[in-house]
Amino acid sequence: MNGKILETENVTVSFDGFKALRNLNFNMDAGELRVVIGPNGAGKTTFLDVITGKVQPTEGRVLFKGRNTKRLSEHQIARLGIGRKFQTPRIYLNLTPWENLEITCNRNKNVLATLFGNSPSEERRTVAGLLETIGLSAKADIKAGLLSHGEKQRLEIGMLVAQSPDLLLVDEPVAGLTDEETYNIGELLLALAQSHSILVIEHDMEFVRQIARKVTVLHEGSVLCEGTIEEVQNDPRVIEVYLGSHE
Ligand SMILES: Nc1ncnc2c1ncn2[C@@H]1O[C@H](COP(=O)(O)OP(=O)(O)OP(=O)(O)O)[C@@H](O)[C@H]1O
Repeated sequence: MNGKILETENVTVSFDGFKALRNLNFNMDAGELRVVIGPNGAGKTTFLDVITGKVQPTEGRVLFKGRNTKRLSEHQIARLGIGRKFQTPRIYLNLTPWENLEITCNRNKNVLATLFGNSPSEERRTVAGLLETIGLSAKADIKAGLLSHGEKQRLEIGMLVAQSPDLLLVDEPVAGLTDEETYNIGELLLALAQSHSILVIEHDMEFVRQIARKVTVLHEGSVLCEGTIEEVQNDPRVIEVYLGSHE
């Protein structure tokens, strides 16, 4: 591995001739927190789908940790270390946050146990630590269905982290959240970025300003430009295709 956790080389995805991604060249370093923005239909969701193997590139290739993921199933790619957070939380509403996290830790038990010799008390410490990270220690034992939308998002991010992925893909985590909840998610992602590689797709520019170091702008299935949030916001091409219509 050349220090790149993710690379796409000339990736094109055609749906019946329509190119949702066009010769997309993208890469990010291990340990990076990257934000991808772009107007509606730019190809952001397709980009995540092609990384996770849900969609196959029509042309080009995707490398995860230097390995070509072609011919691998979605499940196999997930097991290589890619975790995806969808827009709507996928948590067990009848279970408590504690139980939700415990189940996720258990699912990974074989891997973790081999590595760390996970004992029940260590597992409790892991769950307690995760609850603290996502700011839900005080709500550990109420049904997850009673959590606010923002708290559910945080719980799902915690469940993702419990799977110990090398790369976290996070799709529009603050859609529909209040300003305070949005800020909390931002702080959580910044904290997680200290020990994870994270790729965030986002529309909310206030949120992007809070978390972004390097931003990639997608437009019509290709990278339009990359840079700091200031560079991107001042780029006339970006103003024309994206920011002009949103701010
Ligand atoms: N399965 C499919 N079949 C045909 N066209 C598709 C399919 N999936 C996506 N597209 C088209 O590809 C383009 C890119 O879609 P995509 O969902 O990746 O964009 P996006 O940037 O995520 O948009 P949004 O911000 O609106 O979610 C769109 O024009 C969409 O209609």
